[in-house]
Amino acid sequence: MTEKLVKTLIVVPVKDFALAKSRLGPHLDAVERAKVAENLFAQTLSFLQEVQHRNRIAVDVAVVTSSEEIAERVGTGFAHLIREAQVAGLNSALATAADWASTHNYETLCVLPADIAAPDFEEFERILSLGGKPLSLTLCPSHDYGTNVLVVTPPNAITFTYGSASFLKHQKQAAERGLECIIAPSSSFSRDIDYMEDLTVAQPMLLTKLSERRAV
Ligand SMILES: Nc1nc2c(ncn2[C@@H]2O[C@H](COP(=O)(O)OP(=O)(O)OP(=O)(O)O)[C@@H](O)[C@H]2O)c(=O)[nH]1
Ligand SMILES: C[C@H](OP(=O)(O)O)C(=O)O
Repeated sequence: MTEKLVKTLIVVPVKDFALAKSRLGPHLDAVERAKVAENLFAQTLSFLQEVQHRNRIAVDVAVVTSSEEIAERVGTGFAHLIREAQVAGLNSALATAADWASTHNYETLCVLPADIAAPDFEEFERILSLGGKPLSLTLCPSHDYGTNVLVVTPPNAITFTYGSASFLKHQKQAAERGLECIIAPSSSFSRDIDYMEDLTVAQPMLLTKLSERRAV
């Protein structure tokens, strides 16, 4: 059997659940915030496993984290584990992932945060298929000018600048570095879970689960 050539690595950055989702702080306690982060991570991994099973685009999956708990979970699953070189935030973790991808001969890196509210298969495959051209950056913006999907070829062609209005910063960088920049808006990838409103609008079931826990 000939092996399918895999040239794209999808990396999911994940922070320690106990430290995540601080912007939900005014409404949820620490245990609830960790539960939200854990549920979203599980949803993201199931989504990517299904992307692999659908087999329309050959991809490998990796998780970059500094958390031992998350590392243990990944260790028993289908994704590669990339350890953060140092605990220095999301951009540093992704720089480590890009180095790992280059070292392991991936031509393209796709960054998918673990907090997308409602990822859709067709939309994701469309975004991936737009990416992957030599020297290119494909960006799917969030509704508030964040970057919810990023596809870069080669993996180390940019310096990640996640944070406030990162979609605009990534776009600017593509222009400065002479990369072809493809903008791929997608309604299903436009919302990540940052604030309570995002949970209310996009993950009402999760909110119900949390209030059931409160009622016990
Ligand atoms: N590996 C790694 N992942 C991170 C780090 N910071 C954030 N992430 C992940 O990046 C994605 C987007 O996270 P953010 O929305 O910036 O942060 P968050 O912790 O989920 O939420 P806030 O605390 O409200 O900012 C999520 O999958 C996070 O788990 C980091 O320092 N290292
Ligand atoms: C990481 C950041 O996302 P936020 O969670 O702040 O929308 C971004 O998209 O650059």
